Amino acid sequence: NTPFHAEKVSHVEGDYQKIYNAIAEAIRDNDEYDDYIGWGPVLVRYAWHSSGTYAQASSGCPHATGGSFGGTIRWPKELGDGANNGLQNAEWFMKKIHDKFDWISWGDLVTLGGVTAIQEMGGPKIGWRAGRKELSADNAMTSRLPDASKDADYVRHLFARMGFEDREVVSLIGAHALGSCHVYAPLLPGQKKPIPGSGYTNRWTASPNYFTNEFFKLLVDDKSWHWKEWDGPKQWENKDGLMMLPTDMALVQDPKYKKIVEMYAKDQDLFFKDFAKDFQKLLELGIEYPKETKTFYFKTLDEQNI
Ligand code: HEM
Ligand SMILES: Cc1cnc2ccccc2c1N
Repeated sequence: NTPFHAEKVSHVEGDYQKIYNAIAEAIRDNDEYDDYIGWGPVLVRYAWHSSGTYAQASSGCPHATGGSFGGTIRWPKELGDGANNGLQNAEWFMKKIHDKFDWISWGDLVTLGGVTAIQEMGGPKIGWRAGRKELSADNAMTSRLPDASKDADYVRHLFARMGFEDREVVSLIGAHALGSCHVYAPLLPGQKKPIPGSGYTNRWTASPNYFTNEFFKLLVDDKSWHWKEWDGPKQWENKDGLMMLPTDMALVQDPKYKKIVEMYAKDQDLFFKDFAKDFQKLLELGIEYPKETKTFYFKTLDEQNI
C-alpha cells in the first residue's frame, strides 16, 4: 500500500553530494541564525514535517496518502497548516539552494536537507534514495502532524498511523535534542515583523546543534521537571530553564516508552543506529523505489576536508 512510485533518476551520487555540500556550507556560513543555534534543527523539522503527513490505508481511507514524495509542504495550503508554523524559514533557506540546483525535485531536496543537517550536526550517516517528484497543491496534506499538548496514547496512535511502533517513535522524538521552541520564529534577514512559531518557548539544551542522546538523559536523570508558570501553552521546565513538551514528558510517563528512553539514555550508539534506520524510513514513507535504486551515503564536509 505504497501510493507513490519513485522514478529512475539520471543523476549520480556525486551530483547529490554537490547539493549536500551546498546545504552544509550554507548551514556553516549562516551560523548566527536563531541565536547561533543555526539552520540545522529547523531543516530536520522541515524534512520530518514533509514526511509525517503519511497515513497507511485504513478502514477510513482505502489507500495510503501523504508523505514526502510530492514535496507538497512547499504549497501554502500545507505550509500554512498551524503545525508548520516557522517552517516558512526553512522554505526560504531551501529556495536559495533550489535556485542553484533546479534539477532536483522539491521532495528530494527537503529530505536531503534533513539528512545533511543530521550528519553535519554530528549525527549518524542516514541512507537516502532519490526519485521523489513534484505533486500539485491539491495533493497538499494538512492536520496530520502531532499536537504537542497530548499524552502517550495519542502519540502511540498517531505514529501507528504512519506505521511506527514504540521503539521507532522514541528514537525519532530523540531529535528533540536539537534546536528549540519558538513563540515567534527567528527573523530572516530584512524581516521586520516575526511570524508565529509553535507558541512554546525554550532555553535550549547545552548543545542544541549537536546530535546526541541528551534528550533522553534529561528525561531520565533530571528530577526537577515541573509545570512552567506562564501564560503560554502548558509545558514542563527544569531548574536550568530547559523545557519539555507534554508529548516529550509522555515518553517517561508511559511505562513501555520509559524502558526505551532509559535504554537510549544509557547507550548513545544504539540510539544513533536506530535513529539512522528510523529517520530514513520516515523520509521514505509511502514511496516504492525501483529495485535497482541505489541508497546514497553522503560524506560530511569534514570527511571531504571542505
Ligand atoms: C509527538 C511528536 C512530536 C511533536 C508533538 C513535536 C512538536 C514540536 C514542537 C512544538 C516544536 C517547536 C517548534 C518551534 O516552535 O519552532 C518542535 C521542534 C522540533 N522538532 Fe518536533 N515534534 C515531534 C516529533 C519530532 C520528530 C519525529 C522529529 C524528527 C525526527 C522532530 C524534530 C524537531 C526538531 C529538530 C525541532 C527543533 C526545530 C527548531 O529548532 O527550529 N520532532 N517539535
Ligand atoms: C530539551 C528539549 C525538549 N523538547 C524539545 C522539543 C522541541 C524542540 C526542542 C526541544 C528540546 N531542545
